[in-house]
Amino acid sequence: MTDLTVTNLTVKAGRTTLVEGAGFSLVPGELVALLGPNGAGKTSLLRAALGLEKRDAGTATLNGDDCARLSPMERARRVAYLPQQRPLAWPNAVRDVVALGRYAYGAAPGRLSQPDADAVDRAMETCDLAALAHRSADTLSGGELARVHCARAFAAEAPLLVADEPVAALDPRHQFRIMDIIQSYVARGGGALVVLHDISLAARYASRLIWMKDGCIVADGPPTETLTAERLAEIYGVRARVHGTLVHIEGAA
Ligand SMILES: Nc1ncnc2c1ncn2[C@@H]1O[C@H](COP(=O)(O)OP(=O)(O)OP(=O)(O)O)[C@@H](O)[C@H]1O
Repeated sequence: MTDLTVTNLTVKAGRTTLVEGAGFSLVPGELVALLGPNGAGKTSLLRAALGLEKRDAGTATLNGDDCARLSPMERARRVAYLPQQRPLAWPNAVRDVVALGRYAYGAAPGRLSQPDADAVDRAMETCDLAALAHRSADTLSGGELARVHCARAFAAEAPLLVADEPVAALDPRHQFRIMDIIQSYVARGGGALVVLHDISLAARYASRLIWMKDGCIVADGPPTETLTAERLAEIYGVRARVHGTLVHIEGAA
């Protein structure tokens, strides 16, 4: 079983500490939301955890292997990463864009092996893209493009998914749609770590919430244990009412 395990991770940029002493794990079968205000260090934590940026202390392993030492292809076979900064769109057919996700297996659009083609088809089906297969990706709406990005990540058929704000700028229906797709990936045995800014959405879908503030993880546990009005005040500086996993934010504290 693939696991991403991070211990005591510290990331600095010059003299500024972006992440300090962070630890968490991700295993298949769980959908974990990473929460925290803008600038809390979520992206820095994820990138260093995956070995995409240097760390200044701590360890980060995938299946026991140091993430920083994995080749890009080896890493891509173990974890699919959907970055926050995504290309706006490519002027290529949707299916070819999804096929980019087979990079982990050395594939390129236009020369897909049968297993590659099958994996692309499965990812397209999961993300409901069959009708758009031949459309140029730069003609899609934001919601459609978000599904293409997801399908590209899923095409690698990696056991873990790390997605940095996959529902940013989507309307509520499309947010649910993307989260449903991620949830079905988890139900099929994947493990997902997803950065979200919508606390209600996180509480609705995630089995665990990791809360971050000022570069530190301040709580990690199920919504029923970690989602409280006090925590929302501490982390986001807002007044809120919490009933189970329902959240009503009343305003700034
Ligand atoms: N290379 C860098 N040099 C200096 N500061 C940096 C660098 N990279 C990130 N930062 C700063 O570190 C802090 C954390 O950034 P990061 O992108 O990790 O936060 P985030 O929690 O993902 O934020 P958001 O929710 O807005 O995406 C921010 O204040 C950012 O400006």
